[in-house]
Amino acid sequence: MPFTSQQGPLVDIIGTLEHGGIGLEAVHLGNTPEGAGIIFLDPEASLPEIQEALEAYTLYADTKIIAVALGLLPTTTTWALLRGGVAEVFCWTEVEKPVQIIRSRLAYWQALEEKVADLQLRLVGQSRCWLNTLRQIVDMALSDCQVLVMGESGTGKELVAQEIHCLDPRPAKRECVVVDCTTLIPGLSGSELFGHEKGAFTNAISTRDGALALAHEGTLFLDELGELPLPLQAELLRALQEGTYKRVGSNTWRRARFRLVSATNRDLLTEVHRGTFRQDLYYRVSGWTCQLPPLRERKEDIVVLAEHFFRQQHHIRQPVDRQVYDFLLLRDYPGNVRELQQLINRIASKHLGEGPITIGDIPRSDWPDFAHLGPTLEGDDLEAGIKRLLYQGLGLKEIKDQVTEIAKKVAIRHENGNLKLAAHRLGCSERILQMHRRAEPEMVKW
Ligand SMILES: Nc1ncnc2c1ncn2[C@@H]1O[C@H](COP(=O)(O)OP(=O)(O)OP(=O)(O)O)[C@@H](O)[C@H]1O
Repeated sequence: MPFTSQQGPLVDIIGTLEHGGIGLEAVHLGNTPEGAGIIFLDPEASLPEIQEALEAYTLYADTKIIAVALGLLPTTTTWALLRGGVAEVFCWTEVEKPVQIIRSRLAYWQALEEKVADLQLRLVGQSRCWLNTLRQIVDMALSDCQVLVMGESGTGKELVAQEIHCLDPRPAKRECVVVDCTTLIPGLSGSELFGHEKGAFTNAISTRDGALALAHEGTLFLDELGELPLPLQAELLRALQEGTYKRVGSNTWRRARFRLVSATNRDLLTEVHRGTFRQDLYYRVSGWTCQLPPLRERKEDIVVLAEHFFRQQHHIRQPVDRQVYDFLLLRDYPGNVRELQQLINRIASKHLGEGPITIGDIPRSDWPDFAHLGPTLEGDDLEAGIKRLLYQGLGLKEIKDQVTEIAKKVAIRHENGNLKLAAHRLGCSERILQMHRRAEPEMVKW
């Protein structure tokens, strides 16, 4: 386990840790350490000093870090550490068994990472933001909290709900019952949720169990919870609070015990303020909330998701041309992973026979909008800018250099600083952009 020392000799503490079976290895910033990290903090160190050390470390390592203070830390510093990515902060002299604390955290994190690695086989993605989401999903699943999964359409909410159910450690847990709230009709007074007695309404030709009964000792997954009609929200709240419900047309109270997982692509708090979603129900269902990132915030995952879909769903193992990946990376996905999945389906069905997948396999309806390329390049802004450069006495080479630098800057900014994606977009090597980063020239103002 690597550590970074914030202050002089820590021989006693290091000796105690090693004696307690925790192997330590010094980290030189710039290396990529493995395992969890410990940062020893001198409480006298200034906050900027601590933050600088932390930033340098978290830049290289995607690992859990425990900050061990050698004296009491101000609360502001503790918060700053947590915001900076530290997973645990405590003061060595203030806790009874520091070695046990560290050992138990390490054991938990190791088990967590194993579960995350398994989850990644189905909830595909490798970006840092996705890995953090997976860690949160495992934490939530192992707790007994009600979970609210939020995210735009197609980000994987239903898939996540199913995985939470699979990871749930309840002994003898039963199945996961899915209810799509968009299909619930208030006129039937929640028969879908609560069941009904024979003759309770027209077409109720026999007694039927509802989703709550079917989910007993299992998981009830309410998809699109934001669409639940207000009258049914009141009835659901009652059932959640009391753990009892009545079938439609019955006077008998029945018990149902289940874990509730809900999903929505709406901002439920805004709906609460609008009066379209009950505040008490919101707090009841959101024991733990999990916000799934849209695909545009995890573009690094596009290639790995595409490979997954080619392989898993189409059994295509042929190589995929770089140009196809360029095309996939430059496109927008308002429908998120679902949209990418459907695009891969179209490409896979057009791909015939042997050989790599090429841009020729991309259906014409998915081609970029070439019609708009011309006017953009001849646009007024560009012309006006070049005129100004000419007026400043610049020649063709200088103008070309200036435009090139602006293109690099715009592409890097557009890709939120991700040089790899910016390089894809520009069709140049990442190295060229790294050089740009190092020696960002003074730009002529447009
Ligand atoms: N990380 C992922 N790895 C593999 N497949 C994924 C991933 N995320 C989503 N998918 C796939 O994308 C499709 C859409 O996922 P899902 O139905 O779970 O999204 P959703 O957020 O519930 O969408 P909606 O809000 O429209 O119901 C599914 O086919 C799912 O298998």
